[in-house]
This record gives sequence, C-alpha cells and structure tokens, in this order.
Amino acid sequence: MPDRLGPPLDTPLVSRLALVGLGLIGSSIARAARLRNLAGTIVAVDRDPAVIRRVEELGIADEATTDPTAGVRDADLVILCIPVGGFAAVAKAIAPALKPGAILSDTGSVKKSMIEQVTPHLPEGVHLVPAHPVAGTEHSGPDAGFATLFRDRWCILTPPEGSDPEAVAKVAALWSAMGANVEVMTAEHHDLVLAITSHVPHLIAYNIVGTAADLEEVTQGEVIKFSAGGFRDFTRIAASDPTMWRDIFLHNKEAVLEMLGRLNEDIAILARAIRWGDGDALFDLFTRTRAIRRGIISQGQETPEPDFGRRREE
Ligand SMILES: NC(=O)C1=CN([C@@H]2O[C@H](COP(=O)(O)OP(=O)(O)OC[C@H]3O[C@@H](n4cnc5c(N)ncnc54)[C@H](O)[C@@H]3O)[C@@H](O)[C@H]2O)C=CC1
Ligand SMILES: O=C(O)C(=O)Cc1ccc(O)cc1
Repeated sequence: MPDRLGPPLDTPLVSRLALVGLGLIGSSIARAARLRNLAGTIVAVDRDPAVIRRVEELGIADEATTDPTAGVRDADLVILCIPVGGFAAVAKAIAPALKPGAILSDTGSVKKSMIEQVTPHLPEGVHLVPAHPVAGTEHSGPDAGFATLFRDRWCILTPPEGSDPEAVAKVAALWSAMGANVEVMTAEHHDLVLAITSHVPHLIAYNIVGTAADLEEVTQGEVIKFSAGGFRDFTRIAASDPTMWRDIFLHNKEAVLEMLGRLNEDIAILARAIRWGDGDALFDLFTRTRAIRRGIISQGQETPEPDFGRRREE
C-alpha cells in the first residue's frame, strides 16, 4: 500500500503517547502515529464511551479508556484534542497523574486561552508545548479522521517564553513526522492571524447560511433549490461542529471582534461602491482577491474536496 507519509521510524519518538479526545484530530494523530511508528504505545482517552468503543473497533490505539487520570499516567507526551472550552477542567483532572518530564500539548484552534487555562494546573517539571495543526474538515468524530490529514499543512507551535527547547523540538519532530510544516510564534500573534484567516471566515459562513435559512419563508425553498456555487461552498463550512466553534469564538473574543470591526468597515466601503456605481473599486478588489486565491493554489494550500480526496490513499 503506498504510504505518502513516509516509512515507519525504526525507533518511536515517544514511548507512551496519550491522546485525550479521539475525534477528527485525535483519531487522525492516532492513525498517523501508528502508520509511522511514532509512539511505542498509543493510549486513547475520551469521555464518551461510544467513542472509546469505536476506537477499539477501528483498532487505532493500543489502549482506550474513559478515565483521564489512568489514561495519561506514565505518558511521555499527552495531547489534548478536545474543544477549546474544556482545557482547564481536563488539565485540572489529569495534573496529579502527569509524570515529571512529561510534555503536555494540544491541538486547539485558540492558543492564548489554552495557555491561560492550563498553566495554573501545570505540575512542576511538566513541559507545556501548545500546538495547532491548521488542517481539518467540517466532519467530527473518530470515523472522520485519516492519517494524511496533516500532510503538507502547517502546524503552529506557541511555546510560552522560557519553554524547554528539547520539549519544543520533540513536539515539532512529531508534527513533521506526520507530514506537517512546523512554525513557531507567540500565542497572541497566532490568535490574531487565525482570527482573520479561519475564525471570521467561519463566522461569515454560519451567518450567511443562517440568514438564507431565515429567508426561506420569503423565497419558498429557492435558497436550497438554487444553492449551487457560492452558497453551497459556505454550507460546507457552516456544517462544522457547533461545540468546537462556539468555544473558538468565546475564547478568541478580542481578536475576532477586532477583525470583525475591520470587516464591517470594508463591507460598508463595498456597499458604497455598489450604491454609487463605482465599478473600478469593485473590479480592483476582485482582481486583487483573485491573485490571492491563485497564490494559495500555487503554494499547495488549497482544499480541493471536503474530504481532501486523500482518504483513499491510506
Ligand atoms: N475540526 C477541525 O477541522 C480542527 C480542529 N482543531 C481543534 O482540535 C480540537 C479537536 O477538534 P475535533 O477533533 O475536530 O473535535 P471532535 O468533535 O471531532 O472530537 C472531540 C472529541 O473530544 C471528546 N471530548 C470532549 N471533551 C472531552 C473531555 N473533557 N475529556 C475527554 N474527551 C473529551 C469528545 O467526546 C470527542 O470525541 C479542537 O480544540 C479544535 O478547535 C484544530 C484543527 C482543525
Ligand atoms: O474545513 C475547513 O475548511 C477548515 O477550516 C478546517 C479547520 C478548522 C479549524 C481549524 O483550527 C483549522 C482548520
């Protein structure tokens, strides 16, 4: 079977890897880690017993449990792959079981809040290395994951000042081995950049699909009937997990509101151009945005299909 992630490593990067949350992201890490022999033992921890049963059926972890304390015990690396709103409670619950020298990481879409939630519970000698793979789909749960999800995507690490360089290097090596390109930045910068590149676009999609649904009464089914093109693309994004996205907006409030303010100003400018027939202003903007799209495609950062058309390659 062709494996586009590379061959299994001779020696695993970590002895015991505990993944907390086996949804799209956690199960994709489990699959990639298994494929490339990145961990001696993969432990799956999820609070939902149905998810644990499914993980066992899929055979994507060596051990699986609903007990977070038992699950993270003796782990060298623990990765929290749960919605951003759950970090504090889970950190508090697992803290007494984390072994000295262990690394605590995550995959959350918001980083400043992750650090603020986890730091008060972090035991002495445990290294915090927050991470965000900028890769995903609108699907959730352990069946949605696939080993090549992170290939040729960015993974952003936001280690707090004074972090242990060896711990950062270990987490970077893990993401590289899963095919990701790793970049390091501050949590604050991450949250600002992701607000405009990911969070606000999702908010716009949720908004436009919601507004169109509200108009359904007026248009009598035509919104759905003629939903080709632009609207259809928005519905994919607007099908993303409600819990996950509620948490993202509540935990990246400042940056999202800042970017929304800017967006509102620009929309007002566009409305004015349309009202006054300023075709040049519209044409210039659309020419600029087309160049941006073409630049993204030439860098291989495009998302061609909802499932990225890559699942079959596993
Ligand atoms: N879905 C996406 O496209 C991406 C998501 N992320 C981030 O990764 C994280 C995980 O996202 P997904 O895998 O998509 O979510 P998901 O909804 O597919 O899976 C989350 C899993 O965590 C479990 N869980 C929730 N709270 C828990 C707790 N307190 N203890 C134990 N298990 C718990 C749930 O039962 C579920 O199985 C989120 O923080 C999200 O912001 C990052 C990049 C992309
Ligand atoms: O499905 C899509 O287009 C996404 O944008 C997936 C995604 C969701 C959340 C993230 O933090 C990163 C990537």
